[in-house]
Amino acid sequence: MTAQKLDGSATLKAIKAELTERVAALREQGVVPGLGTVLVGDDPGSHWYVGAKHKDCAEIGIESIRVDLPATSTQAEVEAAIDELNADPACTGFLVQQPTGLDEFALLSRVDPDKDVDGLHPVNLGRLVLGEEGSLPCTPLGCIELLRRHGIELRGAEVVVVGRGLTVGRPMGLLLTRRSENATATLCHTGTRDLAAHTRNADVVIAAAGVPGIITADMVKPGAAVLDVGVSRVDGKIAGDVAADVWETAGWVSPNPGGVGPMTRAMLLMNVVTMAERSLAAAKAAAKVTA
Ligand SMILES: Nc1nc2c(c(=O)[nH]1)N[C@@H](CN(C=O)c1ccc(C(=O)N[C@@H](CCC(=O)O)C(=O)O)cc1)CN2
Repeated sequence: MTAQKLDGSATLKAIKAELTERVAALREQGVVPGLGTVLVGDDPGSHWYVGAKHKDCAEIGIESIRVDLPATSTQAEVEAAIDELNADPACTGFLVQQPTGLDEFALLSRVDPDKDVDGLHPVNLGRLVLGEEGSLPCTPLGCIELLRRHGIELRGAEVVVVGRGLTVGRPMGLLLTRRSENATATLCHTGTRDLAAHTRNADVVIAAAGVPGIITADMVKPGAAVLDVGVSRVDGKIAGDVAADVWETAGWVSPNPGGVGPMTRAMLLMNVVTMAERSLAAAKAAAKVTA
């Protein structure tokens, strides 16, 4: 048996078509969504990701504001760029591409939470813990959307997340256990005594450890869905966390590339549009009160 593909590239395309209509509706009401990015340094991967994000935006009618800073930039210089985007009305949402090599917590905390399209500002992570409305982290959200759009039920499912990083693992557990998802989430990490005992019991495995091939066929329940989030580079090529033999045991696997990466971009676009819609609704409500 060969697993079916959880196709992130095709899903990104479908989401872009849906968002194109929502952006057009916003523009008709005088709101032009604009995505800002702050990129520090010369890392080729980061340049590719930021380039792809702006290309996606152009395809669906979102404006771009790209701020590229040299690798020699100081914390204060990057913070000044963030302050400018916070104050720029043409920028409805922005992100600081990681890694920067600087104090990322300080940079993230400086972004206006209502412009935080990455959903990583402490206020937005706090809103997620409290179950309040806010922007949500793109990669975990993309994993859930990828499963949903392929008809994989999360309600009541045993989901094992491998990795406890701040951008994927930790928020993933919080998203999965919201009432709207109602999954049972187990967060495994380097301190987990018997990783295979957990993954073998899972209906869904989300591998975000950043260790090439850490999930092998013998660790997966036949028919399970396996999402490969890890991105490592081996001999210049992307190497995910999921070994090739998993395709023979699992029911569904997300390829890497072509799986969760494009979904991260899709959810970024979704966040930009949703946040612009929310601020339009808030402006309309405020106008009604003062009328
Ligand atoms: N501020 C942020 N920085 C980083 C994030 C993030 O969500 N916010 N995540 C990653 C990088 N990332 C988004 O920025 C990202 C990763 C992968 C892809 C993608 O589409 N990948 C392609 C393959 C690309 C290639 O060939 O190199 C795929 O998987 O098919 C998009 C965005 C770290 N930084």
